[in-house]
Amino acid sequence: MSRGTDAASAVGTGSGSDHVLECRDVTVEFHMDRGTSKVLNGMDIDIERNEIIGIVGESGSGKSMFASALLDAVVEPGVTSGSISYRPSEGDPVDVLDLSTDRLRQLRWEEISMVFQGALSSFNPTLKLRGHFVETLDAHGYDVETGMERTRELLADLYLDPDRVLDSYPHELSGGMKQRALIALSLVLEPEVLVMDEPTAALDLLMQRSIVSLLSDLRDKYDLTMVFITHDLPLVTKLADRIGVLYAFELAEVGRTEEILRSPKHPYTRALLNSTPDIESPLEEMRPIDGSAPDPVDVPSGCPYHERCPLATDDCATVTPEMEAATETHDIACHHWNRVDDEIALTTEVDR
Ligand SMILES: Nc1ncnc2c1ncn2[C@@H]1O[C@H](COP(=O)(O)OP(=O)(O)OP(=O)(O)O)[C@@H](O)[C@H]1O
Ligand code: NI
Repeated sequence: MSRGTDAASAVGTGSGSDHVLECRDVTVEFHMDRGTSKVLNGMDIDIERNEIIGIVGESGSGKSMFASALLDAVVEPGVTSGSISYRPSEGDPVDVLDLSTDRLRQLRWEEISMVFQGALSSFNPTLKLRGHFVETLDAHGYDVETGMERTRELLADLYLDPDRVLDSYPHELSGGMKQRALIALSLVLEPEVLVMDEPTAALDLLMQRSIVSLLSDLRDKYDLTMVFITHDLPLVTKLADRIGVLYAFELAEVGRTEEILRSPKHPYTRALLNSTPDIESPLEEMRPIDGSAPDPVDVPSGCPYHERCPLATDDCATVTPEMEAATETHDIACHHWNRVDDEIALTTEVDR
């Protein structure tokens, strides 16, 4: 069941109305021998121009599917449906899921750019970094000389030595340097939106923190909108203006980062926060969530979280919860969100 198109239901949105992306009922399905696998189910979310939105969830919750859907780049034979309206700062809105092959090729990189999960290994090992930038500029018909000037500036913004990096082969750079070079590469065609899927997963804690603060500077300098996808809730709270929580291929809750941290209203978000291995908090305080993430071929009926939820009632097993607004900027898909404060203690404090 999808909660997508009901006009009365709330849509995950910030307080503003300048949306660079409007996702409605975005769904991804794979038709497989053992049944239809719905790996993203009716995502309704608006992304504000110039915001940094974090999308978090357990492994297998649909984060990468959402990221790929934003560029209509879900792998074959996945089928993406719904609509994703991209509203550039200049020009007419387009539906990303409805573009010709040529227009889509232009949109990717030039308007919505993506750092794919595990992309560190996607560098061509026989090509120096300079070659990667030149090829990208060339393939999109950009002036290479101007583009390489921008490249140098971007590399410097990311605290890299442009000459040294451009003259290196990928294997000559550390993981942190490669990841920053990849971010520079994804920005070289001046996109409006940068989608990053687990961009820091392979890096040590110090490098993760430093990339996160660089991203924040880049957003300000280049007027970017960023979608930051991660399983690392404490990390994304350092960066994001808003956070969306995915559970079982659906949006469970979305709100301003402060709202999600200080006053999470979905029982799952609360469990996630309470289980967060924050380096600042003592080990006894971590509470892993009981049960396991649903199989996309066999998602529980009603609220997909009901089997693991301490607040579940009979309704939860049969009636899919619509998104409800707790505040103008905070939406929750739960029948019992207003019981959460009284019944599930928040034990974790995540520093910002
Ligand atoms: N090519 C595919 N065909 C069918 N199902 C797939 C395919 N790729 C992924 N899936 C399934 O889609 C669901 C969502 O996967 P997705 O990669 O979006 O999760 P994720 O939240 O990004 O997880 P992770 O944190 O591990 O990256 C999972 O159940 C996964 O097994
Ligand atoms: Ni993923």
